[in-house]
Amino acid sequence: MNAIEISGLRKSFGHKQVLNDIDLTVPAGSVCALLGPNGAGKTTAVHICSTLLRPDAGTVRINGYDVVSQADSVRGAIGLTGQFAAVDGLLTGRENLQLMADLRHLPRKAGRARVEELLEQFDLLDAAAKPLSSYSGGMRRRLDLAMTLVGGTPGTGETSTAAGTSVIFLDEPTTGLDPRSRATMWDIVRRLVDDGMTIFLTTQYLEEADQLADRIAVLDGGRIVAQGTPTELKRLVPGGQVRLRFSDTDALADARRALSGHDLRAGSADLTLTVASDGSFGSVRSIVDRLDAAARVDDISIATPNLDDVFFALTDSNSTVAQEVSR
Ligand SMILES: Nc1ncnc2c1ncn2[C@@H]1O[C@H](COP(=O)(O)OP(=O)(O)OP(=O)(O)O)[C@@H](O)[C@H]1O
Repeated sequence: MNAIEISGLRKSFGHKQVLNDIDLTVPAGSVCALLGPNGAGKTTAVHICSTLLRPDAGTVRINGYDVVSQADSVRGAIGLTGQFAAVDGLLTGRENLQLMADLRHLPRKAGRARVEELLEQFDLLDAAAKPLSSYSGGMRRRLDLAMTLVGGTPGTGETSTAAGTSVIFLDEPTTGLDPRSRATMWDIVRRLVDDGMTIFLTTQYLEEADQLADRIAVLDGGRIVAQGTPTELKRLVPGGQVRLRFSDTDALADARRALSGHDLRAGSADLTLTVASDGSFGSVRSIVDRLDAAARVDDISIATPNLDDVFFALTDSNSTVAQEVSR
């Protein structure tokens, strides 16, 4: 079953068309990352999916519910981070969560149990009695995500029943966080997926999409310009390289001669050379064989395209990959 089904979605602000005929499906229990440059329309898409904005055309269904005609059912099924930015800084983390449990009309005892469970799940027990104003950015982000889940039924697995939150929208969940806080957030996201949640996240960190997402959709100029698994997207971009480093210019010149006929480029540092290669064993061996007798190599490394390469290739209108994909 699909948790999110977006079909023919369009949205303009004034004369500016922000989303232009978007189709996207996200299977239940998976993680989809929406990537795009600044202003691509990621937040707009998230706001439409979470009923905060109305689409101009097209349909969006969450767990089968239409975001326009069945908005209340959609709201009951989703969590959206970022919406509790105005939580009370004088209250403690525990009190903020308790406030949310009261707002959601959880019975007193069940509410308390849920709050403690979330504090533990989100690594906030030590800070639970401290005022929110003393929290770091990472702790605030975790509390924010915990607050979206207060309404769910306690106990792992049950949070993903139709009665509770089962689809979570994370709009740039780790922007501005240090690497350790980011890794903690990634662990939390993985645990939520293990519990059966569907995650739709926007991010400007390609590594985050690579780490977390089952599928990635790249949004550019109002359209989805490519989508697939991280591996499928990386295959769109040629550009594997064997990088060679030499101890002196003679060795470098010898290597250039030995590898004539290969696609060679000067490396980023002096005395380095990159050779185009698909990274396969055969390709690397042919390079090594040619160098073996001809030149002394100090260091060799193999680099395959990463998501950064894909992203830049797809969102640069001059790139041949972008032109081929949009055809
Ligand atoms: N309420 C609004 N009124 C007018 N224009 C808007 C409104 N909301 C967004 N926009 C415009 O729509 C475009 C897409 O904005 P959006 O915030 O969805 O992009 P984004 O991909 O999330 O960008 P970022 O990565 O910078 O957060 C931008 O050009 C923005 O200025």
